[in-house]
Amino acid sequence: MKIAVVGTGYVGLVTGTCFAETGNQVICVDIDERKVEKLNNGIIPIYEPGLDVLFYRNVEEGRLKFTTSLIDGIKGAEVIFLALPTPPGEDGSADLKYILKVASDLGPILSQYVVVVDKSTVPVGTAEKVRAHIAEHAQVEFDVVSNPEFLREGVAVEDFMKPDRVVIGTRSDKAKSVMNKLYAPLVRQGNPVIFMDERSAEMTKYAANAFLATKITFMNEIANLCEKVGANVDDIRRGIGTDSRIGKRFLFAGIGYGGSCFPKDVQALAKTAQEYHYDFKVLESVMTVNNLQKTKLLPQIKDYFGDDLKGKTFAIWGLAFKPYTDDIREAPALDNIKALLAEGAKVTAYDPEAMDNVRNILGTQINYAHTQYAALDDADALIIMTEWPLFRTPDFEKMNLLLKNKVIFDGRNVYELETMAEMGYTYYSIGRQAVKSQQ
Ligand SMILES: NC(=O)C1=CN([C@@H]2O[C@H](COP(=O)(O)OP(=O)(O)OC[C@H]3O[C@@H](n4cnc5c(N)ncnc54)[C@H](O)[C@@H]3O)[C@@H](O)[C@H]2O)C=CC1
Ligand SMILES: O=C(O)[C@H]1O[C@H](OP(=O)(O)OP(=O)(O)OC[C@H]2O[C@@H](n3ccc(=O)[nH]c3=O)[C@H](O)[C@@H]2O)[C@H](O)[C@@H](O)[C@@H]1O
Repeated sequence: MKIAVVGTGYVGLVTGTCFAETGNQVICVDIDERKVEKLNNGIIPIYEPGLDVLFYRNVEEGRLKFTTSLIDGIKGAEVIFLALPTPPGEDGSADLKYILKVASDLGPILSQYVVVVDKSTVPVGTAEKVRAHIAEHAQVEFDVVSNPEFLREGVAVEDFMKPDRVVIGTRSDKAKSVMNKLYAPLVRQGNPVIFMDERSAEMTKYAANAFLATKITFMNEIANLCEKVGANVDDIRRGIGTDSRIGKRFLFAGIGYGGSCFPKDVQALAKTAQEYHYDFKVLESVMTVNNLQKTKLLPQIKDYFGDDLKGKTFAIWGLAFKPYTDDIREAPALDNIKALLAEGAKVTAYDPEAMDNVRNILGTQINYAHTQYAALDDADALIIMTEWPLFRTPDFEKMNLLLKNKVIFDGRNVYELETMAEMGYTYYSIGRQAVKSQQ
């Protein structure tokens, strides 16, 4: 099948590459000339494990191409994916200007029946708006389908190639059969393609992200209570996660959810509720709790060092909003760095992938270390913000020589309390009792 993907960001690039891998002829379109030039020169602009192998194979075999020209990109395409940004507008609702601009541009240049697919996360009613914008100048028949994407950064290729489910919102039989044919190679595992109307598909995406954000936030509140009552949130997680009605995943307490999607999508769903005069109380609480959770370690740091952090140096391990990505959008590490700098403290940070992105934002306000150990040199304490596997089993002997104090503040519960106590560390984590060692 011939496919065009408009918007070659995270989702567009993964969508295009994976559909090329299943034998389709794919052209990705982006207005960012530098990005397209990079892609045409074989440079992948994002860090995503496993994407490179598929990308190079499909580029080499001529199934995956890139262009800045919408009219060239969509020529002969049976399906056009819109994988465009939907950032929060000033009032928190999803800003549809990118999607609707492309929809308007598409109208006059369509030359045969095509299925236009909303891959972006868009509020209820967007498919109708996209249809109206295209229809204004279209001379041919077309369908607009809502096909939200559920991939996670860091495991995006696996999520796309072996989806738990594919949600397709359309009432057109013609579009249904095109989408069925396209997804057939990806749902061989027996996982379902779920058809519904466009509005329900749009809502399904927000419900999924908001539910997962709520699940995490619930555990973060349980963690906060555990600290007060003397319980261990990791035991609670194991204790409830084994109940198949609850499930083991997305129960890890920490310093809050971040990333380019949960924060924006929870906010956008809350905005939709407001527009429809529905008081969605749970969502409002999720947002409030998550904002507080992000800088939860600060009082613990002050508990140890006292209120005055001026001149103290903190080593930070992990900047990305989660492991296996260089993405720092809404990363809790940034909130913590800003809070520490505001207190007059100094920060030396290390992350395996995200340092360039942080450097672009914070510049020389913090120091950047070449290795996790270099970050510890002369630091007063270590703070863990992202649970990269590299940080799980470090050389504690080496750490002891570098750190001024044997004290760790862990926002991701990377270490066992017993291990920390045995090694004589003072160790603060989330939802567990602090280990306070005499040094
Ligand atoms: N990043 C993720 O993990 C996931 C994102 N989503 C959703 O997918 C959508 C896209 O997200 P990302 O890929 O992260 O965005 P992104 O910001 O990484 O990429 C969007 C791309 O669209 C391009 N673009 C903007 N206007 C354009 C135009 N007129 N013509 C052609 N290209 C244009 C930009 O240059 C950029 O390369 C959002 O709605 C997001 O919520 C859904 C699931 C996962
Ligand atoms: O709409 C999107 O863009 C995507 O958003 C999330 O994917 P992603 O943002 O890549 O990352 P997640 O793995 O979901 O993690 C999000 C945040 O929650 C945090 N988290 C996750 C799980 C957990 O148990 N605890 C926890 O604090 C992570 O540290 C991270 O900050 C969803 O998981 C995807 O299904 C969805 O497609």
